[in-house]
Amino acid sequence: MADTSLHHNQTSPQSAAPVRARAASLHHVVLLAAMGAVLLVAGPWMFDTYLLNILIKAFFFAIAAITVDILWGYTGYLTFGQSAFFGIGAYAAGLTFTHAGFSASTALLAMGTTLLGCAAVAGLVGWLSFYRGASPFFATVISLVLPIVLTQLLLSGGSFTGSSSGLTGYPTFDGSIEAWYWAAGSLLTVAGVIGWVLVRSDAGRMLLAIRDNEARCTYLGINTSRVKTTLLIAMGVMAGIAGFGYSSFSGVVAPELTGFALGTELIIWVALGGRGTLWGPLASGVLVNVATAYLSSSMPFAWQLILGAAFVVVIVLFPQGLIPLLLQPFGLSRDVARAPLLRERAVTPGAQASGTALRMRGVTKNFGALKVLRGIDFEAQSGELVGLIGPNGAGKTTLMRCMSDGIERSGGTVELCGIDIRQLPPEVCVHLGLGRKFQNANIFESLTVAECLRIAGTRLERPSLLRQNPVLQLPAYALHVLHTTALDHKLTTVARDLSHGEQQALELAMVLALKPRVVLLDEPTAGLTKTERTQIGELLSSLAHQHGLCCLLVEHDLDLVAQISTRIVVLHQGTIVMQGSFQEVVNSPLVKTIYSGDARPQGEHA
Ligand SMILES: Nc1ncnc2c1ncn2[C@@H]1O[C@H](COP(=O)(O)OP(=O)(O)OP(=O)(O)O)[C@@H](O)[C@H]1O
Repeated sequence: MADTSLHHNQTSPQSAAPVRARAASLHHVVLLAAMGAVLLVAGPWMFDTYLLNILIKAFFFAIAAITVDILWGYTGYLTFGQSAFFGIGAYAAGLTFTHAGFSASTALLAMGTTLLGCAAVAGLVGWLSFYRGASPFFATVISLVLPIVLTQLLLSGGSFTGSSSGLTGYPTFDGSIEAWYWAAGSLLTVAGVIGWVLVRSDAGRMLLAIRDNEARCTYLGINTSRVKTTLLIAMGVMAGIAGFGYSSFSGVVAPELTGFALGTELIIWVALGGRGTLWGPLASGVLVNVATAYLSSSMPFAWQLILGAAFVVVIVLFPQGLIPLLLQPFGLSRDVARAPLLRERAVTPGAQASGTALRMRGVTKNFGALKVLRGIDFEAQSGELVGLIGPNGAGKTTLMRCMSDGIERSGGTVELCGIDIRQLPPEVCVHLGLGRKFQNANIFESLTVAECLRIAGTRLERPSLLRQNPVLQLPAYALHVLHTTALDHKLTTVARDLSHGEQQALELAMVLALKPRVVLLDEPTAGLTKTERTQIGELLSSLAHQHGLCCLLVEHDLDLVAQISTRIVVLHQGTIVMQGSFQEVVNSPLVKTIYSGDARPQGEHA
């Protein structure tokens, strides 16, 4: 189908305010960047040598704070381990220059060791932390263990690592304090710009999606473990380069640079500055380090106490951080979204295949001694809309889980579009043609409608690391959902601000953006008004009958099921007790008995 422009709401009168806000926000960003550039260029003439010395070190620490913000603030991975990567970079320089002397080749060797060492350790930590089923808590514990282990290794390194005293006085780059200031400031600027471009890009929005709702990401076909591991490697390398710079400048390395105390301080700076803002942690990293340098000698214990108390106060009272709070009046704390141009995504020939879309043979599911599914045999064809009904606790949701995640079932086989899903995870099942809509609206609350839909299209279009695509392509039926529910006029609305019905419609559009062949819908009309239920019913009907999708609908609204289903399947106590047309099912004495609560599954009758 041709790419037809269907809608462009940037020209509508309602879009004038966001355009003005965007212009004002851009104006303030340019002003702030100009001030930063002046400080960076003119710093050596404005500050004395002591302050320059402190600022150079603070710039390197601020780079590490940026990496923590991208991992924690944007992706939701609370890590105490970024100090370890900072330390690897610092010790790569310190050890190489101490034992091999300083030259262009040893500097290259030290930098190569930093890059490879950080990438390898981050890859290992990612593999350990983000395997399938690992909890966020487990990942945080691993991040805590990493700096502890690394510090112990350094302490047991004897004269090679300098043990608890570290290494001092090694030869290093011969630069003036001004040159170091500009070099460190430029590195911080580069790190900030890379981070800024990344988090504003379409790929950066995926990090927020993982933070908001990782389960939904996997059901959109996104391998979140791979994304997080790749990100950890990139951020580990960035922190390592900062550590390399720090030890090359200071001529000192000590185990404290790898320790979890520094890892915790990085978290404090990010929280104080405003996590998920990038420039907040950057500014906080610099300011806290400067303040520490001046105040820690006059009040060594009180200063740490003040920092700790400030952290607690900010977490409790101002979770968005102090710097966004200070800059709120200038409109710098919010990112004004731009509405993309909606286009229809062409359907590739053969995508609407016919035949058996879903096949289950002898599927069982046990929770300990509880047998929830007892040998389910079931088939559904493309173009069919099957209503799955049964009393509460019959096993309907469990059956859907077994269809969409290979490790859910206890026995039997499931085939999606002719392919056995074996033990495959949901993100791979999605690539086989599965789309699943959950009972409660399962969306990304902090993203806009357009961003949610963009993330949903990741399977078909790799998101850019550099920019926001001004065009959003969706299959015709997903666009139909947006038009019918008027969500196409709310593309820049944040998902959490939508009504319950709009959130349900958004999730349906996200599932359809995958171009699925089998759509599982768990009570899609729960909590909707009569009009919304009718709208969704018509949409589902057209999905199956016009677009040839295989839809399996779990629904308690029997009127709706009667109107749109081509076949009804009745599940009771984990067994399919009947299937047929709606009339056959409602007239069945067995079904009447089941719904009156007086039936036992087949095989249990005397
Ligand atoms: N994780 C679990 N651990 C133990 N038992 C479970 C678990 N999940 C579901 N069950 C049990 O499995 C049975 C079937 O649950 P399921 O949610 O699949 O039923 P359902 O037909 O979807 O019910 P409803 O219509 O109320 O949503 C119930 O008895 C439930 O208590």
